[in-house]
Amino acid sequence: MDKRFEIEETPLTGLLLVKRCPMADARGSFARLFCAEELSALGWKAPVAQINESRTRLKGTVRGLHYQKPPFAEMKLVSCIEGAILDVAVDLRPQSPTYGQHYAAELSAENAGALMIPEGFAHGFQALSDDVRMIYVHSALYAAEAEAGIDATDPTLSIAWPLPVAQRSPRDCALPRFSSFDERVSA
Ligand SMILES: Cc1cn([C@H]2C[C@H](O)[C@@H](COP(=O)(O)OP(=O)(O)O[C@H]3O[C@H](C)C(=O)[C@H](O)[C@H]3O)O2)c(=O)[nH]c1=O
Repeated sequence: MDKRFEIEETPLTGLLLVKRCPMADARGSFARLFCAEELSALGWKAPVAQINESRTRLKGTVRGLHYQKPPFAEMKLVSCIEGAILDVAVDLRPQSPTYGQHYAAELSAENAGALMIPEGFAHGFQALSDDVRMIYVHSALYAAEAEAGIDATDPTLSIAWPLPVAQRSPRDCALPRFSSFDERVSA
């Protein structure tokens, strides 16, 4: 099988940096956004439940940090297909030796980067350019009643957002701090 992705492990077990390997020709290029065969070998264990797109107009905007509580905890493959972001995943797995730690990576259309995020992580990003487009592959359906999150600007998390935070949703501004995170709600 021709590999369609370059995989890089991160310091947070199970969290993988996945770079698309576009196949170029005179017309342009073709890249796979998801591959059940290649990614199940790396830990993607569920059928694809939902694929979402988000567009972010303004550089500096922060979305997240979000996760879904069990039984709707989900894996996500988060890809940037337009513009550039700093993507962040926070380990909320109570038994994890890296509990409370985060990993950040610049993802962009240019570097064809994505993060494969296991269950038990909160996810968010900051737009580093205007007009960012993200594609999310989810292993669980959206469940509003299971939606939860942590304040992306919580100093306890020490996330070094590269730009001044230009815009957040009212919901994200009201998210609780990590100190009030209830371990019983993560996978
Ligand atoms: C996630 C989701 C949301 N929605 C509705 C709920 C809201 O009415 C609207 C926008 O949702 P939200 O403000 O949660 O969108 P983001 O702030 O971009 O959140 C997303 O981006 C962060 C960084 C993530 O990691 C999550 O995948 C996801 O929560 O779409 C749906 O209808 N289906 C869905 O699957």
